[in-house]
Amino acid sequence: MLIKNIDLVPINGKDEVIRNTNIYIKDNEIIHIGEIRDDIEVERIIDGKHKIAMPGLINSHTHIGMSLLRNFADDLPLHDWLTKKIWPTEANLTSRDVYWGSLLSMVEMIQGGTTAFCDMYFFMDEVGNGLEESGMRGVLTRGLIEDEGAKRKLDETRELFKNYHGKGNGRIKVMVAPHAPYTCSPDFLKESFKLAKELNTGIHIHLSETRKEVEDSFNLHGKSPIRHVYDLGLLDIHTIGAHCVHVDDDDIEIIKEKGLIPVNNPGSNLKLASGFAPIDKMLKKGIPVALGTDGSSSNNNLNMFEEINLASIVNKAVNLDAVSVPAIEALKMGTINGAKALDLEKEIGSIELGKKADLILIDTDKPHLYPHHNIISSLAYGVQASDVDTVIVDGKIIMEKREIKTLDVEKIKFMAEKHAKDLVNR
Ligand SMILES: CSC[C@H]1O[C@@H](n2cnc3c(O)ncnc32)[C@H](O)[C@@H]1O
Ligand SMILES: [Zn+2]
Repeated sequence: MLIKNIDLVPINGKDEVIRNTNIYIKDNEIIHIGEIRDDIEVERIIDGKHKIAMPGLINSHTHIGMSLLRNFADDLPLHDWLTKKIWPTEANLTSRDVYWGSLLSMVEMIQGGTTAFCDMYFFMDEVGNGLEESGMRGVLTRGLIEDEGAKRKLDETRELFKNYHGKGNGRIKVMVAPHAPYTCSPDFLKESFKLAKELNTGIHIHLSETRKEVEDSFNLHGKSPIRHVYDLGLLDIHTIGAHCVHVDDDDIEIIKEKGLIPVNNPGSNLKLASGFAPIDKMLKKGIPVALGTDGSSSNNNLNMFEEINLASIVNKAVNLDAVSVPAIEALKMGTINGAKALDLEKEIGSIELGKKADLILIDTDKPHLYPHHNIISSLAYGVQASDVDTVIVDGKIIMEKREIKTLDVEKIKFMAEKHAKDLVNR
């Protein structure tokens, strides 16, 4: 495939824009960027006029089955939201609910330029099936809340790993997901860690999301949630830490020392009034903070361009510093830092030779994107999810001219609506 005459934001560490270039893709790999090459045989040409190419966005923390609970429990703080509304409803979830809710989310993510995500939820084999169908890339993590069925849940993760890790031409990975230090005892956290080690994979966990969580942790363990999991040895393997909102300097030192990847979820943190993570401070210390939407019940969408915008502009206001989290840093959070979170840095997150062809084309011929002074600014502050024209994952076009090629969007909307209504009335 050749993408011809396109402006490229490669996110290759040089913070550059390459104007009017050409991208060649063979199978699932980027094989050439630059001048037209007559020696490369091309089956398919995409015209890049009025378009920007950039790496596909990476949603590093979400609960995609929760789209069935969108607009269902709003204007509540996290603790009440979870305990009074979400958990009682999730207790009635079926595998089919999660399948259709997850497909609905995949449609929304593809349409908004997200090519990969890390999901923590229930019935994760259904999310795996959806991933195979949609052509997206994803990390499946079966969320583990400790109760009398805890051992069975760990066994389910082992099964999930056996059945899905590496599937879809390597597009699917599996990690272990103890939900949070406040829902898992120290012993269970250690069991989860042991399993991740046995499977040679990573951990995905919520950490330090609210002030209450941190205060409770000090009362119970005499330390912060991050110091707590550190002392348990949990951070000795690759760990994705969702939220990390209420972190002090000691926590930040641990994050840096252990290579924990924090995932900022600005939309969800703002809506649940959890606070705002000190991402500027962490980024300046060289910590590759990634970006996520959280579930669409607390956000209420899966729009990564909105998160990129929020991560940048809210930090500026919070820090009273317009230079804080500049556009390029926010774009890195949604791309290359996400690849680091998913432990896929060698494969995705930037458009470079040898990397997998996971990229998106943005239509810049829109009134709200004129004039085209600064492409990086435009991507962070102006581009809307609806400006995404084409989505390519693993070298395959899964959306072209906004038409999704892999999924039946009308059927998915119908089935998701039906399952959502059934679920809340069950
Ligand atoms: C056990 S599967 C994952 C579990 O997490 C819940 N959840 C969704 N959003 C959040 C959040 O912001 N903090 C903590 N937990 C969250 C979800 O409803 C599932 O029960
Ligand atoms: Zn979450």
